[in-house]
Amino acid sequence: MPTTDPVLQAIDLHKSYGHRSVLSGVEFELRPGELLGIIGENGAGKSTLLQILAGVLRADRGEVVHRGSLGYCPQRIVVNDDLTVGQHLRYFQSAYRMPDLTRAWQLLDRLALTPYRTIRAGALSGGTRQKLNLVLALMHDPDVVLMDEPYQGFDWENYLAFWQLAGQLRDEGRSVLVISHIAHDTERFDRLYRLEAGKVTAVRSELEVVAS
Ligand SMILES: Nc1ncnc2c1ncn2[C@@H]1O[C@H](COP(=O)(O)OP(=O)(O)OP(=O)(O)O)[C@@H](O)[C@H]1O
Repeated sequence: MPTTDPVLQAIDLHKSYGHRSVLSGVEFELRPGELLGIIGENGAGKSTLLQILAGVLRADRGEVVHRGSLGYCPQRIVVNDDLTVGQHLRYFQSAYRMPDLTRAWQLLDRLALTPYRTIRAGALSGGTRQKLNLVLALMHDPDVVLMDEPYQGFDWENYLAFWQLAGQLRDEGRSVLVISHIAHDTERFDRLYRLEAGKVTAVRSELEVVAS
């Protein structure tokens, strides 16, 4: 029987940079097979929160509990300018210990990246680099996907392709968390939280977001 236990839980997370408190008791859960959004103003602490959830930054206090594999698409693109798109895939194939690149090639195709296979990352446009960033986060088919403003720099067609992909991941049972400062994406999520004044609160309806 499928479990409804959360795949990821943030428990009383606190984080300060020097005297600046950014997170002060963040609590929420990500459930199996849901597309969850966390929105917040610039500087609200969204990237800080996601880095803590992904395990690349340590919280001052609190705990993150998760099960299954994680995929993390950071806001700051992590590609190496000297490697081609194809070389990135092979490098990450080895890091993820994947037997083949079938899924990675499919993702590349899905995001119209296939023609860039042999191009060095340093020669790609910002939006195209971001697409590569996304493929690298998703190519090992993680159970839990954490994405930080994943469509920045995308044109409209790719923006729609992103949401189609996110919806498909959810429909296949993956749990997807997207953080964004854009409130007009809100209807695309199953549930929505707002990060404000160091805490996360549930947004009950679209109207509440639009009205604020
Ligand atoms: N390494 C750091 N050292 C000091 N201050 C930091 C550091 N990283 C982030 N901050 C500060 O913490 C606050 C939250 O930053 P964060 O990047 O988490 O916000 P955000 O909600 O992701 O913002 P944006 O929407 O602009 O990406 C900001 O005031 C930022 O300047």
